[in-house]
Amino acid sequence: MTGLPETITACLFDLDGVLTGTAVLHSQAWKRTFDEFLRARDGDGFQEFTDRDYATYVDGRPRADGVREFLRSRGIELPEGTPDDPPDAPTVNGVGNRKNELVLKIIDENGVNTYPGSVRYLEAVKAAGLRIGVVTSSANGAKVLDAGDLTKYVEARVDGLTIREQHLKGKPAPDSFLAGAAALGVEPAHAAVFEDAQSGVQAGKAGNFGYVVGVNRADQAEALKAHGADIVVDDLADLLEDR
Ligand SMILES: O=P(O)(O)OC[C@H]1O[C@@H](O)[C@H](O)[C@@H](O)[C@@H]1O
Repeated sequence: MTGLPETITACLFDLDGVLTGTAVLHSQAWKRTFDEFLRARDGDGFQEFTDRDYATYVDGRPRADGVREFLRSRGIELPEGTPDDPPDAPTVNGVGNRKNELVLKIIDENGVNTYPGSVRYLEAVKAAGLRIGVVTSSANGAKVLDAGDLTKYVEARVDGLTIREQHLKGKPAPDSFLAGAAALGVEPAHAAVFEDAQSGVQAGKAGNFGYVVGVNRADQAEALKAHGADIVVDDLADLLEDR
């Protein structure tokens, strides 16, 4: 019915790019932020932030981790700062908060769209009596769930704020998914992870979850498999028998 092994009793969904179309919005806001940062630093001949940079260093990771990992890949180190740094602070957190201003503006102006196949899948999972959790690195998780009218499905949420407060390691470490399974009271072996990011499927694999579903939104099916997905689908509805 849900296309999952019979041993699975809970589903842990990533949010941006799995349930909602907000992954695109994040990647565009990161590109604008990093390109402006690099132009200010290196002048007009700067080396642009690419889709590959996003997939490798930023996608799926908590905000500050994404900034740190990408800048490190370019040999740049900034002071860490703190999460409440202003957006113009020359720190890892400042750069991240600059990007967050853009994201919040776009969400406020345009709202959040959900994938119809994902909503159908949530309904099917609920009807099948499986537990539902959302595990996202985004500190905007609650806002995005509300804007997409998805909060009603979610029994447990681990988001970027939880990760910060509980000092969890971000994806690709398995900690946030393990916290999601614990919040639902299920063993990782009985939970399925749904992820569109390479770092996310890697986290599912590292946590020995019962099933890791890669969701291919950015033409990276092979990379999702290589990072630990048991199966890769283009849309969650592909898992339903009556699609
Ligand atoms: O900056 P936020 O909203 O806390 O989100 C952190 C990360 O959350 C993830 O869900 C996205 O895949 C990343 O692109 C994003 O950077």
